[in-house]
Amino acid sequence: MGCTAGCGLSAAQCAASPAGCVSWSHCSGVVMTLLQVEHVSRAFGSQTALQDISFSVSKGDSVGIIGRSGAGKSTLLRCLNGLERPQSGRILLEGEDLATLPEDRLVTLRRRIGVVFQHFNLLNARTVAANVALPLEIAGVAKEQRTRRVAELLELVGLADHARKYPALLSGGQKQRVGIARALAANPSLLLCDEATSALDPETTASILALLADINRTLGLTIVFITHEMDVVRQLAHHVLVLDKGRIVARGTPADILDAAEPTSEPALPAGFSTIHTPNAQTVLRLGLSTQDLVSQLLAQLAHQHQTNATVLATRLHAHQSVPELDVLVQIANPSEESLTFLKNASQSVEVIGYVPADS
Ligand SMILES: Nc1ncnc2c1ncn2[C@@H]1O[C@H](COP(=O)(O)OP(=O)(O)OP(=O)(O)O)[C@@H](O)[C@H]1O
Repeated sequence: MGCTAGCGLSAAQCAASPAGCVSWSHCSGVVMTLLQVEHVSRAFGSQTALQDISFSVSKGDSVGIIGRSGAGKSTLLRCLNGLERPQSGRILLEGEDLATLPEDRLVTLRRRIGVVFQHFNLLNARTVAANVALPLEIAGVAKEQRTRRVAELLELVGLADHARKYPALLSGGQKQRVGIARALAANPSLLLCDEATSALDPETTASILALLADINRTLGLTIVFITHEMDVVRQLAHHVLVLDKGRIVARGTPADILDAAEPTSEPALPAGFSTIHTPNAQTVLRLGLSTQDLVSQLLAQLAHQHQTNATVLATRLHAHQSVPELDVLVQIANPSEESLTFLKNASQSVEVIGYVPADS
């Protein structure tokens, strides 16, 4: 019998696997959590970057973090890497809290985290092999062992013949392969990828994603990545978190998050709809929201704080600027300036699209 969570192993193998079941839910009670993020918040002055972020990542998982610009993705990744300390909350990597660990122990813990950067961050004065060897030199690994490990890693990323070249002679894709080999050098338990394919053309992107997926599958290495490209999520993620204004607003599998956001037909407009305002007509607004969960919350606040009742006419999910967004058409009688300002602050977008007779 196969693992009911779909991790690809039989139930017995899954139960015996040292990495545990790699599915979000588990079939055998042996899911091993690698990373546990609990109620993390971070602000810069009055600017909130992360607010009450909680999630966990199982060993062997691949988690994509998406969200529009300014949503908090980079801040979250920096917190996961121990470069940024949250003001509250815990970030447990294999049980040790990155948020509160003293600096000297943090440096050691960070060796368990490999990072792949958007712009590769290679040292141009070092050869490919010397770039990959750098984390091992810093960790004090003996030369002979370093040489062996670098050869192994270059083989893994398909650059065995390029060891003595300098970065300037490499293509973008090859540079990123060096970046990946370097990130893997110290045998990390977690690989963080910061827009790893954003600087690459589509063909090279596909080959780098295939390499990362292979590393995730064959080495069982846990990957957390941020991206603004939905294709990257589809190809690499087992699970997705959607951030908006520093909060997690949706989470699930790529199918849960993205397929629901495929364009469908425009929501049907109500009977009697017109773009011309007539006496006693009610206003039809299109609200852009990041998730369905916000609809009832928002309309309850509108009624409570502004004594304004809104009727939902239609909703439609679509992918807007690479992030799933929900269009909600609502009908409101005489919205006040204050209620419109409230909706503008609480939504991604607000647009008056027309009017309907009061009795429709
Ligand atoms: N060092 C900082 N000082 C002040 N504000 C910051 C700092 N870092 C991030 N912020 C603010 O925190 C919020 C989240 O920023 P962050 O860079 O994490 O978002 P992001 O989702 O990664 O955006 P992008 O996709 O554009 O990189 C933004 O409003 C940003 O202006």
